[in-house]
Amino acid sequence: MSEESEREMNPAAVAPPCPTVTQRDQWTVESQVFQIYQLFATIPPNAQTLMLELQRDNHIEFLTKGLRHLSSAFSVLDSNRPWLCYWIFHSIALLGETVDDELEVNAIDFLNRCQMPHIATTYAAVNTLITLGGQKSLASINRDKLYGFLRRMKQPNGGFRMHDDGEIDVRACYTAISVASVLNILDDELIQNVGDYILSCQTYEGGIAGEPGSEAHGGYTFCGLAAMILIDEVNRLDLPRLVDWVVFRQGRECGFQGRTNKLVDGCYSFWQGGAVALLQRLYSIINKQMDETSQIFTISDVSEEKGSLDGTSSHATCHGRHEGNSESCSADFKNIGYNFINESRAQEPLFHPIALQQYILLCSQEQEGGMRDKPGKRRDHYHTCYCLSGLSVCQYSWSKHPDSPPLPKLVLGPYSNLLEPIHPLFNVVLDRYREAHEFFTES
Ligand SMILES: CC(C)=CCC/C(C)=C/CC/C(C)=C/COP(=O)(O)OP(=O)(O)O
Ligand SMILES: [Zn+2]
Repeated sequence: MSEESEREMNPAAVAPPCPTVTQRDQWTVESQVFQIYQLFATIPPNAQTLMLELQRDNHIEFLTKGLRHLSSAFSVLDSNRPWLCYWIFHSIALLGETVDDELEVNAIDFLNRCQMPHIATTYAAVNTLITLGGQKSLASINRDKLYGFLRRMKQPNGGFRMHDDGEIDVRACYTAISVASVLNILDDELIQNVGDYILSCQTYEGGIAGEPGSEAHGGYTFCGLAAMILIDEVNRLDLPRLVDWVVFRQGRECGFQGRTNKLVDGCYSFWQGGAVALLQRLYSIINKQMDETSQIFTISDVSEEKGSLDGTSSHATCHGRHEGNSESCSADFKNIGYNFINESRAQEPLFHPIALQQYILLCSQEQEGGMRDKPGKRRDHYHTCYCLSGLSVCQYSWSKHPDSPPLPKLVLGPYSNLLEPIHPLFNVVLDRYREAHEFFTES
């Protein structure tokens, strides 16, 4: 994702038609990355450990500087500020640090004055308030008003508009559903037809696009998959095809690209790495879909004509919540997010977490603090947030329980690199999520 589109994050634009990445662009990036890896391979082990060290103090300094700058202008209600708050506070929380009380109080006050005119901004504000945690922060969220806003943004085709007259896309679906789920206001009205809309965005490649007919992209794939899980309709997606698409987005550079034939970028460590972490907990559904597909292939040898007449296809059909009559669809959404992290998952990660940690630490990390898209690009808060989130996903990707500490060999570099675990559906630090879950279940 280029710097320009990151600035466009809110109001977030739909991925533009894929501009051509030339073979030369690809070689330039590959040679920069491989030079770093070659240098790394030739230096002594103690120097290697230093190179792989997460520069915690420098990251904190970069983040607090950004926060001070931001808080000096908290009176300005600019729509990107809640995003900056989220990227910075979430990064600080991932690093296991806190900020001083005054900054926290100012941030809570500021976020409450952002009157939720935009769903993605609302998501950033809510995730920040959850990250700050505590009674004052959580109680400051006006759930009734927010529910009314989400209902107003809801469209008959199942999607959500980002804001009045704004775009309808998969990001708006995810941010609406994520906020409603974590605040415990998700209901049948909000969910209605969301699954149909997201399903219509899964492309022939297997990934998910921003809108029907567009190109599959990592950012939207994470959003679509997470939203489908939260509304309990994930089994309607073609999951084997989705796995196939996403795992092949991790390339020779060891990091992920956002879409086919595009360049590696550190922020996809979370969008794609996070999607794989979600898929790792959907193992039994994926296996079931694969079994069904192989049965269809076997049967189709003898009943090809019948299949083409009655519309049977190998594409995943609905099961579970979406099957049967609508009464059985009145699911209890309250605990989907909570239960999800406790689901057993595939023993082995479906991507290469050590290789991804290598890309993040050696190619995205700036030694002076902050993270970037790729070597040669500038650090920024967006990449710092999503590179750290992706790093956390990698470190815990073998853990049986969501927050059981990983074995030292699974954390690349010194063990002090270990970050806090996140809840992969919401991208907030796990213990903050648990506090919010309890708070909004009881209140
Ligand atoms: C929760 C939330 C709001 C999620 C946002 C998800 C997300 C990152 C969407 C991508 C949007 C976009 C315009 C990508 C194209 O960038 P590009 O063409 O510059 O990048 P590329 O070359 O890597 O595709
Ligand atoms: Zn990026």
